[in-house]
Amino acid sequence: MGWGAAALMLLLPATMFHLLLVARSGPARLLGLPPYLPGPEALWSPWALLLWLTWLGLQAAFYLLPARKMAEGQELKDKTRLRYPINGFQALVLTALLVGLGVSAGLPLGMLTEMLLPLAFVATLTAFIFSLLLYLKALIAPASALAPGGNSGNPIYDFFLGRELNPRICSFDCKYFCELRPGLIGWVLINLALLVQEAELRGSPSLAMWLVNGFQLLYVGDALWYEEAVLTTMDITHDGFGFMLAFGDLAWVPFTYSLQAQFLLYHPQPLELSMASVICLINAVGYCIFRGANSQKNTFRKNPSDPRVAGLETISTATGRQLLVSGWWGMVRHPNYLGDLIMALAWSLPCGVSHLLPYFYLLYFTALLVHREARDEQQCLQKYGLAWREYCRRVPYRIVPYIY
Ligand SMILES: NC(=O)C1=CN([C@@H]2O[C@H](COP(=O)(O)OP(=O)(O)OC[C@H]3O[C@@H](n4cnc5c(N)ncnc54)[C@H](OP(=O)(O)O)[C@@H]3O)[C@@H](O)[C@H]2O)C=CC1
Ligand SMILES: CC(C)=CCC[C@@H](C)[C@H]1CC=C2C3=C(CC[C@@]21C)[C@@]1(C)CC[C@H](O)C(C)(C)[C@@H]1CC3
Repeated sequence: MGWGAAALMLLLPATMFHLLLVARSGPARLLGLPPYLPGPEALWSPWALLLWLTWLGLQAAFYLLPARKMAEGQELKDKTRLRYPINGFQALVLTALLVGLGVSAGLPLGMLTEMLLPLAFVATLTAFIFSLLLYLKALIAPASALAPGGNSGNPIYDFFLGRELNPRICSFDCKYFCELRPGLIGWVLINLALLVQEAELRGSPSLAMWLVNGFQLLYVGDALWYEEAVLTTMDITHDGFGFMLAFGDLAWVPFTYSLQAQFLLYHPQPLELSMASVICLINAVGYCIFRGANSQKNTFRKNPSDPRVAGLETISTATGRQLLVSGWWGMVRHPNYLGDLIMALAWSLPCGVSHLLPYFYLLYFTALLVHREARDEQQCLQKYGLAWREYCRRVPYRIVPYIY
């Protein structure tokens, strides 16, 4: 158990650095060796540290600004509910305004692309230090504040999965903040810097770069617009906050999810308008399924008699909650994952089919969602018992109709 966690703690950062190095190399081989191993001078930069800490501070300040709404989380073990500010979209807009002001005042945004390696390094370092502090904090937390997993007694495993469910400093919720702000907004900022750098190098950004930037901005904008929905995901309601999520949120998301744009900067790809239109259509289909499914479930969970969902067929469960068996949730058991995967395909297609590297996200994401689906299935079976079995009988496919 501890060995597996230790191996992942080495493997995940190593994979991220591998991807960053390979994306800028000529052959860009996902499975090949990196072109060189970076020395300390390529990884460490005090400027990168300063920039990273400023970024975290700025996002934390935006988080603390008055919110348009305070939302309540799920009921906790001690029957209380935490309150969360809903101002993530506001943070995105304020960041965009600040960056826009900076660029018009001559800020060389494209230079950020030269700092990706040292930035990824300080983000990883921060994730390690942060997880260590979280682990220590959990030692004095009451038992009711601990997550169901991550408390095995094996320190490495617990450090990796995270012991405390909702670590907070006063009202500042560390996990909720990290899940949506610095990493997701950082991802679109890195994409934008890559677009600006491409324009500086080649006169204008390529169509492929526009598409990747547009699609991923839509995804991040959507996540922040529907921020409240993250409160019902298993990351918030079930998983502890440890190295896996801290590294995932702070380093993995911004530096590997921007891989397609990184690839395009160093490997420009021609893209015809007709092909671009097909790719936009694929993204639109994926987005409609993803958003339609997530909104349908959220509306239903909030108010089952809402006219938008009241006509849907349901199964009653012993808990008093119901399960949808028609609409999106009658097509497969995880229609939102299907939509997300279709979008992931649309993000890679602008990079052409000559390299496997830009498809890394699609491959990794498929593995993540298949594993996540199995975990969710297990939890739902525990929660709903026979009613869940009935749902599986009526909706036999998990993610892809007639295939899986
Ligand atoms: N880009 C990325 O890296 C990642 C993106 N995601 C995305 O995040 C989103 C949220 O995913 P996730 O939190 O995993 O899971 P879901 O949003 O799919 O939530 C699963 C929960 O939904 C409820 N549910 C399941 N079936 C039904 C039904 N038929 N009727 C009503 N409720 C049902 C159950 O909870 P209950 O009954 O308690 O309400 C179940 O535990 C997804 O769109 C996913 O694609 C996720 C991970 C990574
Ligand atoms: C390999 C590794 C380090 C894995 C850690 C997993 C995390 C990267 C992901 C776990 C769940 C996530 C979610 C999103 C981003 C990736 C992580 C943190 C998410 C914020 C992306 C945007 C979506 O709209 C979302 C808000 C539904 C989603 C929530 C889950």
